[in-house]
Amino acid sequence: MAKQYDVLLRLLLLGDTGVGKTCLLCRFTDNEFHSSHISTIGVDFKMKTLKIDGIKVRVQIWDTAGQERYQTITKQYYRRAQGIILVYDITSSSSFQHIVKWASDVDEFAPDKVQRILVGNKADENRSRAVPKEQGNKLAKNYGMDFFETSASTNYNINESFTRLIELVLHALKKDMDAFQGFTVKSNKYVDMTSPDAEHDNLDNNVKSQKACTC
Ligand SMILES: Nc1nc2c(ncn2[C@@H]2O[C@H](COP(=O)(O)OP(=O)(O)OP(=O)(O)O)[C@@H](O)[C@H]2O)c(=O)[nH]1
Repeated sequence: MAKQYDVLLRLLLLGDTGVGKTCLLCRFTDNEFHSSHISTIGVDFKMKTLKIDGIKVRVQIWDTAGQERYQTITKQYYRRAQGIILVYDITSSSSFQHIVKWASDVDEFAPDKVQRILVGNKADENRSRAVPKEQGNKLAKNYGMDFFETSASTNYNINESFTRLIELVLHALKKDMDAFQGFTVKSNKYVDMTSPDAEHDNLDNNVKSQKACTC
């Protein structure tokens, strides 16, 4: 059967509990938002297919639990990520301060070439803002990351941030493939380097969340 996409990518959402990772994912994949907070247990994932620069991209996005007690499980997922969204909540200074810790975990457990962006979520809560936008910008700049303030609630900058990360991953992938003899870019399309079962491998063995898009 013909493949339904040209390339399969894996992205990961990281950040403190309650910053809105699940809501960002639900908004991006299903255009849904729920106001309740049901903590993710371990990890969960959602898929979305989109077209970028004429390339049909299937993205597998892993949503991780922010709670400390799941860190052993969630760290196992860093290794296979090609793109990571580090999320803090603009109304929570501590979630912003902890980005340093999340970024250092990424350095330790994710592949060297992983692409990262920084997201300050809950931008709709400007009245309760604890982290000025400039601070987010500055931190992102220090890490060499792109920065977005988003709101899963109002759908602000959701497509923009996810799409930017996907573009960065595609760009890095293309660079790798161009540099690596034997893998050529045919007809201006990206060759899928993942196995046919890549969407499904590992899933059975992994702890999956009991939370189904009920942010
Ligand atoms: N005002 C506002 N609230 C949001 C936004 N995004 C998420 N929330 C709320 O924040 C709470 C936590 O959202 P979740 O998406 O469950 O947080 P999480 O980061 O996945 O949390 P863990 O699974 O525990 O790691 C929920 O009550 C959401 O409704 C947003 O953009 N604006």
